[in-house]
Amino acid sequence: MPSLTSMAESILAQAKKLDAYLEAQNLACPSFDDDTLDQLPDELQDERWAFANDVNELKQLSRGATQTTLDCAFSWTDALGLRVVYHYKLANAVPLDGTASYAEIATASGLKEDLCRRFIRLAMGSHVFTEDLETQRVRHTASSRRLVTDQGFSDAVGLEIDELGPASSRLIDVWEKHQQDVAEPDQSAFSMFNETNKPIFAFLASQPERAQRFGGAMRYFTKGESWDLRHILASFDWPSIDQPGAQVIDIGGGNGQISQYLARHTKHVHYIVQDLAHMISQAPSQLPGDLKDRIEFVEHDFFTPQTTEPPAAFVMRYILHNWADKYATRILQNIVPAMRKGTKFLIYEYVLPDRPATDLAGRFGFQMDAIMATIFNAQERTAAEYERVLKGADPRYVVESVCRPEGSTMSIVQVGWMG
Ligand SMILES: C[S@@+](CC[C@H](N)C(=O)[O-])C[C@H]1O[C@@H](n2cnc3c(N)ncnc32)[C@H](O)[C@@H]1O
Repeated sequence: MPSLTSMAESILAQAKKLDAYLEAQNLACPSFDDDTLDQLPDELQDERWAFANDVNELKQLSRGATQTTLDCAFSWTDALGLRVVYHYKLANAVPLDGTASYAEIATASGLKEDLCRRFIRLAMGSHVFTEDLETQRVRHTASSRRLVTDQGFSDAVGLEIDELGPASSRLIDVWEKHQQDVAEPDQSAFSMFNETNKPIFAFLASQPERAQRFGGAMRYFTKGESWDLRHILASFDWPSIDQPGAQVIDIGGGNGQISQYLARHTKHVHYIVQDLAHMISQAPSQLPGDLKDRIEFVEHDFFTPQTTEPPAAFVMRYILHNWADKYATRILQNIVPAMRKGTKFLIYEYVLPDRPATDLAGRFGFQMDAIMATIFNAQERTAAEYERVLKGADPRYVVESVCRPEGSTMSIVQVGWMG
C-alpha cells in the first residue's frame, strides 16, 4: 500500500485537473448545493470516478478497520433517514429555492413535527437537506432538490430504499427456510416480505404505483453512455448475418427494444420477438410504422421448446439473470431444437468479474447480484458460470467469446453450436 502522503498527492493531482476544467468553463467548485462535477464531459467522467475511488480508499484507511466496518454496520441508519424523507415526500414540502420550518414541513407532509426534525437531521448527515444555523429552517441541497425535480432519480431512490432494501431483510429467512437451496421466484425474500405467494412482477401487476416506480427506476439506472445500445453493434459481426431471408429471434424480447434498434442498423434481417401473451398483445401497437414489415411479435413461453426453423441468431437480453440455474438450464434446453451448426446465440447480460471488487464501479455487479437474489432467488453470473450453465443445459453449446465493448456496462456472451 502506498503511504498516505503519496495517496493524498495523487488525489491532489486529480483534484487539480478537475478544478482546472471547472475553472476554464466558469463553473463553480462542487458543493453539496450545486453538483457541478455532473457537468464534466464524458472524457473527464472517468477521471472523476478514479478520483472518487481513491478518495474513498483513503477515507477508509484513515477511518481504520474498526470504524470502517462499524460505518458499514451503521449504514442502515442512513438508509432509514433517506427512507423517511422519501416515504413522506419531505423534499416536496420545502420550496426549491427557499426554506421551510419543521412545523411547515410537518403540516405539508403529515409527518409529526418532532419526527420531521429528528429524521431530517439524520438525513442531513448524508447531505440530504441542510439547516440554516440561525433560523433552523430547512433548505434543499442538490440531493434533496433532485428528489423533487427528477422523477427518475426519485423512483430509483424509492425502489432501493422503500422496496428492495426492506425486502432484503428476509433473504436469510428464505435461505434458512429452504436449507439454502431455493430457486423459485415465488419463494423470494421479496415475496416473503410482501406476504405473497406471487413472484415480484405478478405481485406488482396489482400495485400500479409500485410497478410504475419499478419501471421508472429501471429506465433511470440504464440511462447513459455505458448502457447505449450501440455497444450491442460493437460486440457482434452483424453484417455477417445480414442477408436476405435471415431471421433473428429475440427471446423474451418484451416490447422489442433490441429488435427495433437492430432493425435500424441492419438491412435485410427479419426480427421475431417472442414473449408471453400479455406483452405480445400490446407491443405491436407501439411499433413505428416503418418497422412493421421487419419485426414480428409471436407468443412463445421460453419454458417450452422452440418450434421454429433455426434462425441466423437468437438474442436474449436481461433474461438469464432473472432465473436461478435450475430455470436458466430449462430456458437454454428449450432453445436446443432450433440450434444448428452456424446458428449464433447472443446472450446480452452483465457479466460478473471473477474476482472481488473494492472500487465503487466494480461493486455494482455484486450489488446487482444481491438484488437478483432478493427479488428472484436468481443471480448474476461470471463468464465461467455462463459457460457452466450452458454446458450443463447441453454440452453442444460452445461459448465462442465473452465481450464487453469499451465503455459498456453489459457484455455479450456469444454462443455457437457444435452440432
Ligand atoms: C427484463 S425483461 C427483458 C425484455 C427484453 N429482453 C429487453 O431486454 O428489453 C424480461 C422479459 O421476459 C419476459 N418473460 C418472462 N417470462 C417469460 C416466459 N416464460 N416466456 C417468454 N417471455 C417471458 C417478460 O415478459 C419480459 O418482457
